[in-house]
Amino acid sequence: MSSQNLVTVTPDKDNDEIAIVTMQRPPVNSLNLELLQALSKTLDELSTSDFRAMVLTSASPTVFSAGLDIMEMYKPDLKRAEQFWSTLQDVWLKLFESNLITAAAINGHAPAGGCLLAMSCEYRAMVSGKYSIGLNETALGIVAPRWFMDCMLNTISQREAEIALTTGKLFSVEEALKVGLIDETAKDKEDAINKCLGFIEKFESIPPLPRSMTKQKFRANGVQWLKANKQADIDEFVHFLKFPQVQQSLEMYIHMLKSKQNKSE
Ligand SMILES: CCCCC/C=C\C/C=C\CC/C=C/CC(=O)SCCNC(=O)CCNC(=O)[C@H](O)C(C)(C)COP(=O)(O)OP(=O)(O)OC[C@H]1O[C@@H](n2cnc3c(N)ncnc32)[C@H](O)[C@@H]1OP(=O)(O)O
Repeated sequence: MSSQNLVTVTPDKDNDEIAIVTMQRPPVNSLNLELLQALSKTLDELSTSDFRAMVLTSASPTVFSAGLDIMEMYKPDLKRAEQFWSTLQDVWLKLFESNLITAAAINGHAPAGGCLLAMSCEYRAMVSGKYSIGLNETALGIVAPRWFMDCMLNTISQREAEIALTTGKLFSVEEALKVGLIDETAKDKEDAINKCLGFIEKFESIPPLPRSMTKQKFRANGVQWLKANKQADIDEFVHFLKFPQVQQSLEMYIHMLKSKQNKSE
């Protein structure tokens, strides 16, 4: 699939000021460099368009996004790994600070980087079912970057975030609702999108500029560190990838993901 098709933007059928932004990188929307570049370009285009709001969702029937593509980290080309991490940083900053009203219709699993994308939006509706959402990095033997943590702190309480991050917790839909990681549950993707549209409607009579400036002021603390430390953060990521133990863990994790599939066949 060409990178142009990895993300589609369609106006909502009843309101052409609202963009439905759909990630479609089968099977699980894992965030590789090309999907991140497509998201980054989309966010740039939306920022200068007539759209005033966006709903982020996925074309997969069961996965919102499986997070970062493990293959970008396993035996990486280091130049590409730098570009990968830098693009992830850009996507996060553009989405987290977007002038648009942003909502996520989470129509399936959203671990790690998938959870980051959802948390970067202002509102989350998640389809009920046996899905999970959370920053599970410690359970994988890695540490979530500081800005992933800051993003979670913008969503749930410091105490809930500390426990979730240290335990690498993947929340069920009900648990996520209880702690405020999601705002509402939905019966299916259409219902999740409708709930996002309901959230967006709240701003009908609010002038866009003071709205987005207020949002950005609220979010300024979270982005400050990354803006001041972008290159150091990239260097740390690339340095981490060079450790033989990290590569060994990745190999085992990839093996586990593949054998999980074989078992269910
Ligand atoms: C793990 C150690 C990482 C070490 C990193 C090193 C340095 C990094 C330093 C800092 C970075 C920290 C930030 C990390 C954030 C992240 O996002 S890491 C990624 C975390 N994501 C996950 O752990 C999710 C893994 N996937 C799943 O749990 C399940 O796939 C799912 C999302 C719940 C869906 O399940 P389902 O049953 O529907 O699908 P399958 O599991 O059968 O998967 C289908 C297919 O897709 C492949 N795949 C799944 N997830 C990923 C992924 N994240 N990257 C790449 N590929 C993925 C899976 O292997 C199957 O492939 P196939 O067998 O070839 O069909």
